[in-house]
Amino acid sequence: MTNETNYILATDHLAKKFGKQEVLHDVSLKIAPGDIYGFLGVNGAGKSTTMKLLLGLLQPDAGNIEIFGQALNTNRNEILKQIGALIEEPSFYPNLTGAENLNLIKNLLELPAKNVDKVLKIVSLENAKDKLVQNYSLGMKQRLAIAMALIKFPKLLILDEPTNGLDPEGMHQMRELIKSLPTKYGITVLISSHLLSEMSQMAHTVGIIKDGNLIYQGSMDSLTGKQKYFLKTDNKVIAKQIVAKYTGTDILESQSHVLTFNLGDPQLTASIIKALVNAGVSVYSLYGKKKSLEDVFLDLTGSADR
Ligand SMILES: Nc1ncnc2c1ncn2[C@@H]1O[C@H](COP(=O)(O)OP(=O)(O)OP(=O)(O)O)[C@@H](O)[C@H]1O
Repeated sequence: MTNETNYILATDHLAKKFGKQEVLHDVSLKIAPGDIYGFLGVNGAGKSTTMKLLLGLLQPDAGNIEIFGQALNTNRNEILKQIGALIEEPSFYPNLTGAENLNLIKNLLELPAKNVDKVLKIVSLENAKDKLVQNYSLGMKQRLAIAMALIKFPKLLILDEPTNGLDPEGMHQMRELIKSLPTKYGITVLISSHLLSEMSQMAHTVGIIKDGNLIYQGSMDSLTGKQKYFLKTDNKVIAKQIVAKYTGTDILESQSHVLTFNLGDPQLTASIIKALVNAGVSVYSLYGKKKSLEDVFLDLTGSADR
């Protein structure tokens, strides 16, 4: 595999079976340095399995993995030294404080003492560092888990559903923390989630996995770029013909008197209204709404999976 564009992580047609069950069929991720890459899919789509392959915790049946420009199967130890990860439930010593838990890892990895205070600050736990972890809220525990993954200041951070189970405030704090990592510390982030709206507030690039296949990979902006429009008229048949002229086949549905369609260029709405009026059609309303990721997922997969 050649890594022509200097991706920090690139996989090439990864496949993985568990017994007879083919869990991953064809997953080629491309992650650029400094990105927040959102890995989206419903429960069971294959996100955790992919992440375990990236960390060498599982072996692929087919395909290659290249991280930091090196093949994972031949440079595993060297690569893993520069990756921080939170994949399964984090494990802490509940009867120790946050700082004590971090100190244990710092000693194990032979890191400088100052790293503990630095990561406590990044995850906003400086004021709770001397509290026993058993008294931490779920959000604080998740942030401590991120601090553990960050303590070696890795080049790449891999997080499997870190917002799972958090309340809105906890989610907000986690989101702000993750958003700060590439810009402030030069850390690239790969984060998985089944929450599409959550991801749209954080990720610059998105990979969407469904039944073990990557069905979309690209910028978040181009994924949500087209607006969804709703047009209400007194003549749906003519309206549909006119709208089709401007949208091609991008008419999503037509229910009672309302047509729903995608339009890339908002300026075209003026032309559509003019054409409708010229054809004697009464326009009751035409308005656009930026597509949510849920809409996008529906467009891509034809199902309302989230
Ligand atoms: N060790 C294993 N042995 C057998 N089957 C497994 C194993 N790990 C995962 N699977 C199966 O592989 C499929 C994909 O699981 P995976 O955990 O990768 O999905 P996911 O997208 O991360 O979903 P979730 O968010 O629920 O973890 C599921 O059908 C799961 O039951």
